Amino acid sequence: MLKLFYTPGTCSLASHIALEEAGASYEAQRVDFSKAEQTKPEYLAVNPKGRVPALVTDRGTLSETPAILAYVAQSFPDARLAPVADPFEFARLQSFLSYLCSTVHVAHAHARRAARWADDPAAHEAMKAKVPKNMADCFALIEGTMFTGPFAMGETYTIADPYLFTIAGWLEGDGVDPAQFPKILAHRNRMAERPAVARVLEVVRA
Ligand SMILES: N[C@@H](CCC(=O)N[C@@H](CS)C(=O)NCC(=O)O)C(=O)O
Repeated sequence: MLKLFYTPGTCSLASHIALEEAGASYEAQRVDFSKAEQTKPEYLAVNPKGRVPALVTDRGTLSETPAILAYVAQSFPDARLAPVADPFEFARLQSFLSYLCSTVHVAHAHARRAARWADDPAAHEAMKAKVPKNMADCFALIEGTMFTGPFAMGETYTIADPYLFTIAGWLEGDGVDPAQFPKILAHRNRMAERPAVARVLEVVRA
């Protein structure tokens, strides 16, 4: 059975929701950051990066959200979570996932884990100060050009939706008023109404 390692409040929420939307049979195992479990040998044996999410499959462990999302979509084709048969549309979806992972998530991450991003406290403070503007810039681009709605990729629900929902959930904590982005805010509210999302949130908030 698939096993997802997750931590509440993190990007692992996207993979968790995708598994639930896919109707996958999986086990969810919490990694407690407050006990630094992600740095313990037991977890590093699962994911040497010391990060969540990690998805254990019968062929090995996957990390990196876009890869896990694509794996879920391709493993459960009946759930229709990605246009896997259309090279252009699938590439367009991967482009959206890559932007969220490589740019938006990284803009958010600069607010955290000082030692990883900057050598001294002053440099880290300077990075943190830029987080609201960097996040707002990313979401302005998504709202203005990338997001056509009602779903992230247009008319059809895909694996980009739980990922966008997850990252848009960080806006307030990153000092950004989501009301600036009405399309993203409406998407976030719609996603929160999905039964799969409610089931996952009940687990991660327990
Ligand atoms: N590019 C990775 C990022 C993974 C990542 O940064 N995960 C964070 C939570 S959102 C984490 O595990 N942080 C723990 C740490 O940095 O110690 C992905 O998309 O999965």
